[in-house]
Amino acid sequence: MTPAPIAVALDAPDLETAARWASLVTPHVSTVKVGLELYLRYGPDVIASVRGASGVRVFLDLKLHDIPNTVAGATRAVARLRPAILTVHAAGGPAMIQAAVEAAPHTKIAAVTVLTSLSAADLAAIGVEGTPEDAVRRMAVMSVEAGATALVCSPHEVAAVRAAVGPSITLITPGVRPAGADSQDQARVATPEQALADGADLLVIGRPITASPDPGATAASIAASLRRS
Ligand SMILES: O=C(O)c1cc(=O)[nH]c(=O)n1[C@@H]1O[C@H](COP(=O)(O)O)[C@@H](O)[C@H]1O
Repeated sequence: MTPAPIAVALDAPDLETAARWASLVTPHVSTVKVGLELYLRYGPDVIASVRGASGVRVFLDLKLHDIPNTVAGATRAVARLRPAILTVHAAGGPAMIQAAVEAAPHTKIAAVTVLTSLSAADLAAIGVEGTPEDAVRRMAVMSVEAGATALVCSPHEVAAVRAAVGPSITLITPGVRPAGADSQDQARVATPEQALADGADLLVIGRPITASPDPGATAASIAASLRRS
C-alpha cells in the first residue's frame, strides 16, 4: 500500500526514541520530520539514524531565519544531508528565501508562513495586520515569487493558499488533530481528512501519533482513515 501523505514529527528527547518511532511509523507514512530538539542535540547523525534501512523521506525542520548570506551558508551546510524538505521562515523575506533555494538545488525549500500556534490575537500582538488568512496568503505569494516550491500553513488557510499559488506548490499543514484530540499548543487546527480535502499535500502530525500508546498502530489508523475519505 502507498504510504499516506503524513510527516510524523519526531520531537523526541533522544535518538533511540526518535529512531524507534521512525521504524514504527514508516510502513504507513511517506515522511518523518526532524526538528530543532533532535537536530540541536545530535546534529547531522540524526538524519541517518531516522532514515534507517527503509530510506524514508526526511523533512528537516530547522525554520532558518537570518540574513540571506547566513541562511545560504546554513542551507549549504545541511544540503549535503539531502533532506527532501527544509524549512525557512517566510518572515525572513524574499532575498533570504531565494538564498536558501539557490543553496540547496536538491531539496525542496518550504517557507513557514504564520506558525500554527499563533491566534489572531497573537498576530495583532506582534504587529501583523489583518486576519491570519490574509497574512498567510500574503506570505505564501511572496515566498513562491522568491522561489519556494513548498509552503507551511495551517489547515484553516490551505484552501485560500491553494487558490492563490496554484497546483504545483507543495502545501504542508501542521496543526492537524484527529477528531476529539487535544489541540495542545496549536491554535489553528483541523482534522487530517479536512486538511487533505482542503488541498494539503502533506500533513505534519506529531504528538497525536508519538504520544499514543502504539505509534505504529495510530499512524496506520490515521493513514487508513485518509484512504477512506
Ligand atoms: O514547520 C513546521 O513543521 C511547523 C510549523 C508550524 O507552523 N507549526 C508546527 O507545529 N510545526 C511543527 O509541526 C509539528 C507539530 O507537532 P504536533 O503539534 O505534536 O502535531 C512540530 O514539530 C512543530 O515544530
